[in-house]
Amino acid sequence: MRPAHQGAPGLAHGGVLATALDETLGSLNWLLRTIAVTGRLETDFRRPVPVGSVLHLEAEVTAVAGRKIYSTATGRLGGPEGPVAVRADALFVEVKVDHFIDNGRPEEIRVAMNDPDQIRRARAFEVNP
Ligand SMILES: CCCCCCCC/C=C\CCCCCCCC(=O)SCCNC(=O)CCNC(=O)[C@H](O)C(C)(C)COP(=O)(O)OP(=O)(O)OC[C@H]1O[C@@H](n2cnc3c(N)ncnc32)[C@H](O)[C@@H]1OP(=O)(O)O
Repeated sequence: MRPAHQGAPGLAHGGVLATALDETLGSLNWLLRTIAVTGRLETDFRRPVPVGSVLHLEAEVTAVAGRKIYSTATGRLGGPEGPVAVRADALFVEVKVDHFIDNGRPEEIRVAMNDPDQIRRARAFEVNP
């Protein structure tokens, strides 16, 4: 946790912690080779997280039902054996690439389409789902 992540003096902001949990959970969808967006994110803040501390994040998929992916994440202070500071339960919903094309701003969509890495990633889903 860096000074830029501060909310209350010397402590990480809850929204930043929720973002870290969301990002960790979201990366599970890459492993599933599924394009999905966060539908629901329920966060428990169990201990304050000091600026300057290391938050060790871990996440796992707990169930998949049709387009719905249920997952859970835990953030521990200091390392993998540290006390639990934050945790979250999430529901991600699988979407088509069109979700971003239809809803995103045209400028950023154009930039993404001109980024060879982005196209390779999107095509990988289409070719090898
Ligand atoms: C060449 C191409 C170049 C283009 C580049 C693109 C490449 C992209 C590649 C990779 C991108 C990776 C992306 C990372 C994303 C990062 C993570 C975020 O920040 S996500 C942002 C925050 N989240 C949102 O903005 C979601 C906003 N919400 C929605 O869009 C919709 O509500 C959505 C898609 C979540 C669901 O809408 P529906 O119309 O598709 O489907 P319905 O029928 O409503 O829901 C499906 C099932 O899920 C349940 N559900 C949905 N939301 C729920 C909720 N909040 N709680 C409980 N259940 C929920 C429903 O009850 C339904 O369940 P039942 O099938 O009936 O059993």
